[in-house]
Amino acid sequence: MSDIDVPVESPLTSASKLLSSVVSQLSTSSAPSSEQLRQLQLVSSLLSGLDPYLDSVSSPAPAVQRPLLKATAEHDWVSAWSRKQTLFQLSAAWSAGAYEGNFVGLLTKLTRAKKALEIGMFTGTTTVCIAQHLPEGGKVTALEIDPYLDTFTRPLFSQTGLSDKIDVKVGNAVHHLQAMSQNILSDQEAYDIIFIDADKPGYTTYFKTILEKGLLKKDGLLVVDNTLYKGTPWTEGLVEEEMLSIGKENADAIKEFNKVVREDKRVEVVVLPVRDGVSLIMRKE
Ligand SMILES: C[S@@+](CC[C@H](N)C(=O)[O-])C[C@H]1O[C@@H](n2cnc3c(N)ncnc32)[C@H](O)[C@@H]1O
Repeated sequence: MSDIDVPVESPLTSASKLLSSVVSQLSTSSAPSSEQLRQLQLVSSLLSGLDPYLDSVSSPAPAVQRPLLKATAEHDWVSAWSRKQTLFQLSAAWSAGAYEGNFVGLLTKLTRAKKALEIGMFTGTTTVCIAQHLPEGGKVTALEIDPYLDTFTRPLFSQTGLSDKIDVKVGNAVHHLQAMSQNILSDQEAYDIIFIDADKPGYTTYFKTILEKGLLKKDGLLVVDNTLYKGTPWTEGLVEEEMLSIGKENADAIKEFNKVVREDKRVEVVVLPVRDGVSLIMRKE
């Protein structure tokens, strides 16, 4: 909290208060009491129930996203990886899903975006949420390093009737951003909204390239996923917890990214606790 802010009250603060109470009680007793166990169960319910509750009271997956979600969930990613068809060991969990797809779709609509860019497409479940809110003649360019995913999504995009609004560019996003910036000669040609959701160690480079090469319009919106990376930016020791399988390189990259963004005077940023953290960054100048 900064010196001019107000106290926060959220599901996480409720969980935190209960947990502090249990921790202080446990530090003076040899075994958990029924009261301590009850409070621990409440904490567990607060933490594990939030995301399913948000899903249950938010709009369901839009019709255009359903075939992509289904194909993503049903695909045998393990076999594709063992046959060396994919660049990474992909899994359905890499999709941002319905809730976040709707969130990015809504932002596309609210900003009245005509030109959108997604860095890290995976199976296109968010790409279609963006595309469906673009006006006639609007386009979302989706950058994806794995050619397997281009082949995977092509017939699905066609099934949704949104192919004309989607332009997939296969290859390393850094190279594409450099090349695409050559075609942006004025602010008019820049993107209205950009969604970054690719390799975490690349985030700072994507951010700097986007601003330095003028890829985002003035007052344009940059949406960045996973900026609270599993809680690692503010909780030491999570990376060492084997059961959590958290990569140190990703955790360090996100911590550094958040610092870089906060210190950059060209932007305004609000980091939201949406799923694994979503930063909304607006270009001011
Ligand atoms: C978390 S997934 C993206 C999920 C997707 N945006 C969604 O909303 O469902 C990350 C994707 O970034 C891609 N990726 C990783 N490194 C990349 C790079 N250097 N350039 C472009 N894409 C990359 C991966 O292949 C993967 O498909």
